[in-house]
Amino acid sequence: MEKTMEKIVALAKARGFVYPGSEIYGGLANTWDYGNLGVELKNNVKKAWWLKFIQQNPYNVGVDCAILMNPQTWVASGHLGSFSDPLMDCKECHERFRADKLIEDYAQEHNITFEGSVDAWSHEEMARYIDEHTIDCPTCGKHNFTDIRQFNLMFKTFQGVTEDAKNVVYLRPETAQGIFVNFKNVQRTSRKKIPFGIGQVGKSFRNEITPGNFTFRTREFEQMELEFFCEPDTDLEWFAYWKQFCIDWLQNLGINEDEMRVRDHDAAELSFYSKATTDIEFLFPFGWGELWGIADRTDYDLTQHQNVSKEDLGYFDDEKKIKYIPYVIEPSLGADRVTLAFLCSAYDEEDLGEGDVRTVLHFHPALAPVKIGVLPLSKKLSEGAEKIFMDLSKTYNCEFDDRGNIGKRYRRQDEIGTPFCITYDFESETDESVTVRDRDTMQQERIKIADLKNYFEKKFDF
Ligand SMILES: Nc1ncnc2c1ncn2[C@@H]1O[C@H](COP(=O)(O)OP(=O)(O)OP(=O)(O)O)[C@@H](O)[C@H]1O
Repeated sequence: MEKTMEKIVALAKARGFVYPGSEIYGGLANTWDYGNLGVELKNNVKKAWWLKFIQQNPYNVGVDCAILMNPQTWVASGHLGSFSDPLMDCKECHERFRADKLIEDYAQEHNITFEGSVDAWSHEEMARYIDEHTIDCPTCGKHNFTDIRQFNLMFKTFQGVTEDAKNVVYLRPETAQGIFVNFKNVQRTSRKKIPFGIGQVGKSFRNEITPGNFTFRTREFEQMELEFFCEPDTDLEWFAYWKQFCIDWLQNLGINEDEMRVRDHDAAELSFYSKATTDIEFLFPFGWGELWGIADRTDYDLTQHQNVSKEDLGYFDDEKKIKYIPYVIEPSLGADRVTLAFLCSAYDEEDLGEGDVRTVLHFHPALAPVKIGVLPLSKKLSEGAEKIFMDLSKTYNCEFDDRGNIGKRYRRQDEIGTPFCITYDFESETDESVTVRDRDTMQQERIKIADLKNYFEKKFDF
């Protein structure tokens, strides 16, 4: 089976996972809308993150901060000064490219591997590589580029009625800064002691030069970020702890070892403030792509905010009687990107012989958008089946389907990744039992209607 983006995008659109944004107006450059199943899938991904990183985690609490922040935030964080990508224009067709991505795409196509990321190269090094390898414009095929220059990725707008410089605000390019500026508030109100973490799930915006690869890189996206505050000198231990925690989270939700890799940044690639950084990458049908950035950010962020705001952001350890600026470990994950990874990982076409191919999404039950399909064998049996649907819907997102033959209805549920289907048949009226079919094994078992709740109770845990 060849797993291609074309197949996955087509299924996503046909079944209601993801549609092109503003489609009736011809769309808007790589914007996407989640449909009736996509919203369930992405919500389940976000819930799974929140469950393990916040709710069940003894160290962490959550926040939900504003997207628009005082612009001084972006002075302190460094985003106004240096949150930029290397931009290059094709002089022939005027298409714009990210120089580093152009090189990476070329390398991937030609099976060339680099030590470290192209991100860390200077403009001169990138320009030289593009010339020496005569990398052409992917749009028009010519080789005539402008010099490389830095392009700031923040979306700018105005707050209030006058569009002048003092009313400029930015759409946040990451959720992390809302956490840093609230460090003192959360520490006070939660009564947490170091080490502790603050997590947030929310929208971020980046004016990406080349969005693309479906929902992998978009200009509006959601992030799930944790800022974990710890004592200086314990940071590398916590870095290792969170790195493993993230790997476990992905694997417990069904990502296979051979579709992910963990890439440590070398010294040249590390940001100047970072002691260690790792990217967890996933093998998408278009190649390896970063899912999760995990960074030891030292005391950089809180120190910057302390300097710019003049507020004391130090932490006083009342047992050890010492005061310090906490160090931060940041695991930062894109909700849309990891949702796409789960979708790609789940996609399968099974050859059942005699030209019969079953398309199935093997989602972990915790992530599946529809948990249980309730399928009466005949429309005449709708009443009994509806009762089951109403009852299970209190706990699970269920789908009721009484149209078409049962085989086709199973296949439809397989295609949207529903892990269990309940068939209510003529015997159900007398033996008060139903057939439960497992999506992956296609095995069926007879279960008493009264036992269904118990039967499903642990099925969606991870
Ligand atoms: N434009 C985007 N679209 C979707 N998700 C994104 C985008 N930019 C970042 N993310 C997600 O947020 C996470 C943390 O952001 P970070 O700033 O570390 O990304 P990045 O290194 O700039 O990513 P990239 O190199 O792919 O642009 C990424 O690992 C990714 O999952």
